[in-house]
Amino acid sequence: MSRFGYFGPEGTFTHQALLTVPGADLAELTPYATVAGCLDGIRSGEVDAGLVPIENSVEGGVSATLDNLTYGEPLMITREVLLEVQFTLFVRPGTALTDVRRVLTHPHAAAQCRDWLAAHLPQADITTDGSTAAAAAAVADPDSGYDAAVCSRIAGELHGLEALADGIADNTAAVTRFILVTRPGRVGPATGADKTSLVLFMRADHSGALLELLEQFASRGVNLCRIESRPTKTQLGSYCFAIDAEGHVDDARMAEALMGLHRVSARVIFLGSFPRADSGQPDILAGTANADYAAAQQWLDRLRNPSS
Ligand SMILES: O=C(O)C(=O)Cc1ccccc1
Repeated sequence: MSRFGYFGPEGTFTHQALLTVPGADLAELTPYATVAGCLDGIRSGEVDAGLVPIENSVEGGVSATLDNLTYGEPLMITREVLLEVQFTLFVRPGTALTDVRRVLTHPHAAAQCRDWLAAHLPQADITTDGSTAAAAAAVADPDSGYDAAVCSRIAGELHGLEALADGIADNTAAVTRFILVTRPGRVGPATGADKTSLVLFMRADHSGALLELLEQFASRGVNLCRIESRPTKTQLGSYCFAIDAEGHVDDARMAEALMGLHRVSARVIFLGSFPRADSGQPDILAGTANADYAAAQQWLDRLRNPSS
């Protein structure tokens, strides 16, 4: 039986996303109170894989996840999961909206409900900590000092809370992307609709340095689906680039781009190639298919050795 960890406790959006992963229903599920705890649980072998949030269509990247994958001991992404998140304001039964003074939730939930909270609870103090489900658990305890939680319906109901307002996100179409992470190992097979995640460090800061990295993808017809700069934590103004590119390390154009990046970067962190959750097929430009690279290699081999 597999052992899956997740950013918990029970009832988080991450937990709900994990339940959509094939095999999760038969696996032993272990909640971790923090993203770092979950990733360390994978590293130590406490669990075989773990699901953590990585980005949201409204709020952007989850720095705790990105930075841990970049600066922590190596891990590999094997799958991504998309979940449309809906937020509800939950209180202890009997609490009215006018009684709500202190709200607790996850930072991304607070950010996604910022306008609603400002309009409907202008007097309330919003605290962000832990997860949305941990916030619901805290609110269920009358001694916690919190009157309301912004969380999922599942989390609120799990803790016997009462919903005061549903669908309170400022953008109701928000989607969160989660990643399933394992210890590094053999990359899964290419499916034809894959993504490769990388973190790139520039060799030196000079004009065109970022262009030099991006050119490695562009010249091989590799489309990017995400690029995010994160501080390298060495000095102000120094950044690395977290990139998701369309394709698999077994695709010739991706392999060539990776070799190019290896030549021109200070460091390339390969975080894995995995199937795209949206199954989006890449647009393969003329001359960049596996067969085109194989034909070019054969041609070169014959130039070098006509009898080959
Ligand atoms: O706190 C949770 O429930 C999580 O899983 C993290 C999160 C928070 C807000 C939106 C999506 C994921």
